[in-house]
Amino acid sequence: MRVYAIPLRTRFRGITVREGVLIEGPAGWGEFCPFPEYDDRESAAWWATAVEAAEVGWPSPVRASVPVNCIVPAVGPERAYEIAAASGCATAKVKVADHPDSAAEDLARVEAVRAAVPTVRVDANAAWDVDTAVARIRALDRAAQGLEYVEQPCRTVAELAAVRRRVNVRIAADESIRRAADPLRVAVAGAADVAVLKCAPLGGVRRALEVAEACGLPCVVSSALETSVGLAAEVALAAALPSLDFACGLATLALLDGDVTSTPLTPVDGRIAVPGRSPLPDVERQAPQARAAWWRERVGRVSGR
Ligand SMILES: O=C(O)CCC(=O)c1ccccc1C(=O)O
Ligand SMILES: [Mg+2]
Repeated sequence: MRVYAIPLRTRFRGITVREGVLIEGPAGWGEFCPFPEYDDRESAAWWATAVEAAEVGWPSPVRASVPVNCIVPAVGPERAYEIAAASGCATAKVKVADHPDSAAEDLARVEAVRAAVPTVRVDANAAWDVDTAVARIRALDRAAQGLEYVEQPCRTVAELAAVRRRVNVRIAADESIRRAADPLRVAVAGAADVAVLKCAPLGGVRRALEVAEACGLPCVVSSALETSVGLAAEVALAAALPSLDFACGLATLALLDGDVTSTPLTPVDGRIAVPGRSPLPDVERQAPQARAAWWRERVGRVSGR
């Protein structure tokens, strides 16, 4: 078991250093990296994902590469334009609602990104109430000359459904799936047009494929900010989905200052090639001793080892 620590290039969702654990088994390497605030119960699904990668591997792919969106953090418009223009991706996902007074900054960021790429989606990470969401989405839709979708505008399934009835922009559910006791409630409630799936919090590629089938919505696979080892599982999920109508949120290595492997899963011309198995962690990114001890204890509790 190895514990890694990699700084982020740009602060993302309050995180400045990404940490996690790599484990090896007969099928290859797996990654366990629940965010620090997740409790042991929620972290158990992340452990199952790492064990699946190490012990059994993944179902066969039905495609050889996966289209991805570039990710634009809460940066100024000039930097946002540069990130999108340099990415090689036709779709950009722009983080919005980073703080309560972000409305004007969000519009400027989205407008700048739209000048660089034809397709723009935004992610509000559950920041808005229903009325705020409706107003902001309408304005952002104009700034983007048509938003592809808005990801998790509000916190609850009922709020998502209310927003969805009032705007002409697709709603994508992320936190409502990956942090929910019942990931299928969004579809039943008519709360979303698109399901964002991450195999790490759902408990593996097979479990995520079951959620995809049961929810009956078009799916987008998105990363949980893993290294290339964990990202390989997310790519395997995107590669195994029967249909893939949207670009996936898997271009997140760009947010990390390095990787654990010399063969990273970086996109070329807006696509990530599907690897046969997870890449070998041949680059040393060892976490400081105290952090490594914290992770070993966490693995002990969550895995029952
Ligand atoms: O979807 C993407 O393009 C990037 C992944 C991403 O935004 C993300 C990464 C880690 C944790 C949460 C999220 C999120 O979608 O909110
Ligand atoms: Mg999201």
